Amino acid sequence: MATPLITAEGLGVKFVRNRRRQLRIREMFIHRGGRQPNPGEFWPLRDVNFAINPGDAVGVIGKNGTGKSTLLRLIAGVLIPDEGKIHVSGKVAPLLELSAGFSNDLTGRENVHLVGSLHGLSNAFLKAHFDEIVDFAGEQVSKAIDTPVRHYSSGMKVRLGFSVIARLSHPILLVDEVMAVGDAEFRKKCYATIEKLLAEGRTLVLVSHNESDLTRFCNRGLYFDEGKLITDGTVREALDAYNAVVPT
Ligand SMILES: Nc1ncnc2c1ncn2[C@@H]1O[C@H](COP(=O)(O)OP(=O)(O)OP(=O)(O)O)[C@@H](O)[C@H]1O
Repeated sequence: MATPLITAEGLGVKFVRNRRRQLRIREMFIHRGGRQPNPGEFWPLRDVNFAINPGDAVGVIGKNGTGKSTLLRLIAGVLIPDEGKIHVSGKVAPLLELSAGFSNDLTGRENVHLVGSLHGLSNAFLKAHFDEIVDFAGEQVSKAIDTPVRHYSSGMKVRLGFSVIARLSHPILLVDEVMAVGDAEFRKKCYATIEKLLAEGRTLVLVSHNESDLTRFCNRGLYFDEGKLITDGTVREALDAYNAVVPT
């Protein structure tokens, strides 16, 4: 049996709603005796257990706000669990929140170098592949490559971000709704890239609300509801469990 690349054991993370709310003076006196549980606390994910093997393509399915993106952030290591463990053996290429990764005051060209080097791509690699990266992002981005990305549309930033991150040779690919952001032409390029990366044996974890994307790429499905893993099976089984409660 293969050694899993990603394992979650009793995984849980806790968030606080209304974190910025100040305690009123009266409440400060009431809470003086010790830390009371914060009434805004909630668990977007709790007691989650699964194992993902090399080469698996896993669709993460569920209603809005059921912890899917939170799970990807835990796998990417940008969130630390409050309970249990997430073990990831291998580097992760995060195709998540792509437009957020840029520095708005820098040009597209400068951001390609910044984001690329933050993810471990060498200067020599970025120089050698710069034209391909920009071509992939499309004509609009090509024309604006020496303009600060502050002036880019969110779609342009996502295209350029995808273009850089898709160059990483990391074995684990996390994809969160990237395909929903772009136009039809960009979606086609995304599909072709993800298919190529899967054919190379990468492991994919894909968050999507699009059934045809899920069945196209994934052999497995994890269906979450209210932060709990309800179904861990084939992508069809997970979609059926989801559709049974949310009619299409
Ligand atoms: N940093 C945060 N602080 C507090 N609450 C948060 C934070 N990030 C997410 N949440 C909340 O945690 C819950 C799970 O969010 P998450 O983004 O993981 O859901 P999701 O399943 O990906 O939703 P969607 O399908 O809408 O993308 C939601 O209620 C969300 O409002």
